[in-house]
Amino acid sequence: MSHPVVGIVMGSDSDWPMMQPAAEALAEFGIPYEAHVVSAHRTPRRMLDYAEGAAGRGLRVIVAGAGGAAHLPGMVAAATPLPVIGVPRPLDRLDGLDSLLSIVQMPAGVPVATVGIGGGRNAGLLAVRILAASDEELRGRVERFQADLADGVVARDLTLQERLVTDG
Ligand SMILES: Nc1c(C(=O)O)ncn1[C@@H]1O[C@H](COP(=O)(O)O)[C@@H](O)[C@H]1O
Repeated sequence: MSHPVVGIVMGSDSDWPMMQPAAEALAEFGIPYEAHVVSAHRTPRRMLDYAEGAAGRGLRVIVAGAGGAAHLPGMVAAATPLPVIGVPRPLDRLDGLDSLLSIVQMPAGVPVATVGIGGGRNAGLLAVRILAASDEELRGRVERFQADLADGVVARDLTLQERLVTDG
């Protein structure tokens, strides 16, 4: 695999099922990525080392997912100049509202682009769009992806119309 340009980090390996769709979205667009467990709470020095070294290692976007007291995305954003996308994980208690609020309401000056609760796939797609802003070829592929999405909606509408006729 060529040099990773997106860093996926998560507070625990138990977050991987939520973050895997981000990795899959990146893979769909052929974007090289890396994925690591890095916790602000459990491994604060490792988290700082990762965030401080990320840009120098060639990463251009970081996707950070965590649950509960989800301080990882904000702390990573505090220690890197790279754009950080936060993914709130729904845990059994509070359904992810705690994760969302821990990530989304950052103090001015330290932005985290927060996707919806459990929104790993959208986080990956947003990372693709950030890279595509300065890459015309990739932007073309994002446009084709959007056109395919739209075609899918039209096809589903056709199916619905046929069912309505059949069901009378
Ligand atoms: N929110 C954080 C941070 C952090 O923000 O630094 N580190 C771990 N965690 C979260 O704890 C949850 C439970 O973790 P375990 O499954 O390991 O007990 C995970 O969702 C993780 O992201």
